[in-house]
Amino acid sequence: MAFEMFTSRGKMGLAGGQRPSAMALQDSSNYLLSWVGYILLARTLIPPEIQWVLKKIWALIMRPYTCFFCIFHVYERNVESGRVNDLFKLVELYLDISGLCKEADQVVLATKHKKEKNILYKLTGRQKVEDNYKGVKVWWSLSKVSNDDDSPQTREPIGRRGKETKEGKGRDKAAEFVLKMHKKDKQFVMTEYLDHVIAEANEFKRQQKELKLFANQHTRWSKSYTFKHPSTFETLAMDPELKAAVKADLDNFRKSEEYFRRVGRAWKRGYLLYGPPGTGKSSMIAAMANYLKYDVYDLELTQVYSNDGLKKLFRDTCSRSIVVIEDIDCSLNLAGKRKNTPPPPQDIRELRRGRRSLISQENVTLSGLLNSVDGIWSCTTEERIIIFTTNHVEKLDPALIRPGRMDMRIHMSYCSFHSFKELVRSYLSIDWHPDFDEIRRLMEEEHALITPAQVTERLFEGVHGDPTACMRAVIDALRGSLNPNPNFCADDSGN
Ligand SMILES: Nc1ncnc2c1ncn2[C@@H]1O[C@H](COP(=O)(O)OP(=O)(O)OP(=O)(O)O)[C@@H](O)[C@H]1O
Ligand SMILES: [Mg+2]
Repeated sequence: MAFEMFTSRGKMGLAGGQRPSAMALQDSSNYLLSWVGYILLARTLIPPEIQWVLKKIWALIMRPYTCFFCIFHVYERNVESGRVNDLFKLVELYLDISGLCKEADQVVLATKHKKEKNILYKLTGRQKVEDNYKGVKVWWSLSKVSNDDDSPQTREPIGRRGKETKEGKGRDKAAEFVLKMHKKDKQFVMTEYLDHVIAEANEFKRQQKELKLFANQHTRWSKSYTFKHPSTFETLAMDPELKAAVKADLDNFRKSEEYFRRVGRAWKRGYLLYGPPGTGKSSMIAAMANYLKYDVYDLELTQVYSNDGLKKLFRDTCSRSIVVIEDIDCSLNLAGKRKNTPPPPQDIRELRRGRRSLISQENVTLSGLLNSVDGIWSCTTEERIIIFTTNHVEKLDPALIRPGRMDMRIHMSYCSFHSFKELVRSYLSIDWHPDFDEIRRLMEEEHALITPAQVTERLFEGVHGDPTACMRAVIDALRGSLNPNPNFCADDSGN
């Protein structure tokens, strides 16, 4: 359901004014109304041909004033195909998010759709808004294009006649944004300003996007689930330099469409996350998805029974997505054979029915996986990230993780004292505790090991309780890791 409203500062001033000033306003509004009446009367009485001539004369009179300016028209619909012009929508969004519409002092049309979080403020035809980018001034206004003659002179402001109700529908004629600038700024507007408008609007759209999570059932992606993992780079405790490097790499990747095209590479990037259990590999994937606003495809390789099936799954992913294969060492026999081969019951039934069966083909092999990741089939989707995770990087075939396939290898490791302090700050909201010295000594001098998951588990118990008890629990775990007891397992994340 969409709703809309008109705001008018003039009207609000009238309602709230004291009696004498209300009288004065009454007089001026009467004066205004009579002028509106004259104009309406003239429009009905004067034949359209004469109106057209008068408009031309007016344009001629104004010409000396307009020759210093340049005007661009951004049509709502593509002139040839009649399709909605994306640029029009982006400009509409930009004028809202940049706050220009809200600053306008007269009438602003505001709409909100069910799926949108915020109210969208739009221009109506009665006003012009000024934007200033890098010291260059431009002016935006909205007009509608006459059906008979779409020359700029015959455009009329939206709202003078037709209703301005639901988006687009209330407009009896196609609309256009008119962008006015000084002639000297034309090049700047074409090369920089419009790029800025598009980038700002696209970035806003990206931030608003609701992420989706897909999982595969054999060779099909399930229906999507809303992906609302709270992990972000801010909540992730890790070496600050590594974190900054990963973020910079992601930023670079996102902005490098042109670069990938120029050097002739598919626009994709591979990350290998490795390290002991509970060091934040899955949390890092969620943080990446939240940062880039990419959908996540969680690919369970043990569910796929052929290289063709794998290829299909890769083909069926969308652009701007992350394909994740967790615990890659457990999913594939790196000699080229799968570890678990029992086919699903429906595949056996298919075989019995004599149809082309999945198990009649070869199983997923290392080369099949490599082909799907970066063979020619991998180019069916653009702007894609592939992430492998493993606890045992040493077990992986070098071909799988060679540069170009896995472009960045990220070692998620045990908690450093720095990461520990970050976790304490975020869980307990404290920056210091008397037990910090002992914890630092154990970590840095004794080389005691603890995973971030083990730390967070202990801190979580103390969120509403005693921080000292949490610190003691962490110290116990650290001392435990130094324990020569052969049954002790430092990798036990406890999650
Ligand atoms: N670096 C970290 N920063 C913040 N929290 C972390 C970090 N690592 C782990 N955690 C916490 O521990 C929990 C488990 O971590 P996660 O699942 O990301 O580990 P993992 O490395 O993927 O483990 P596994 O190898 O077992 O899959 C997370 O939900 C999070 O609360
Ligand atoms: Mg994990």
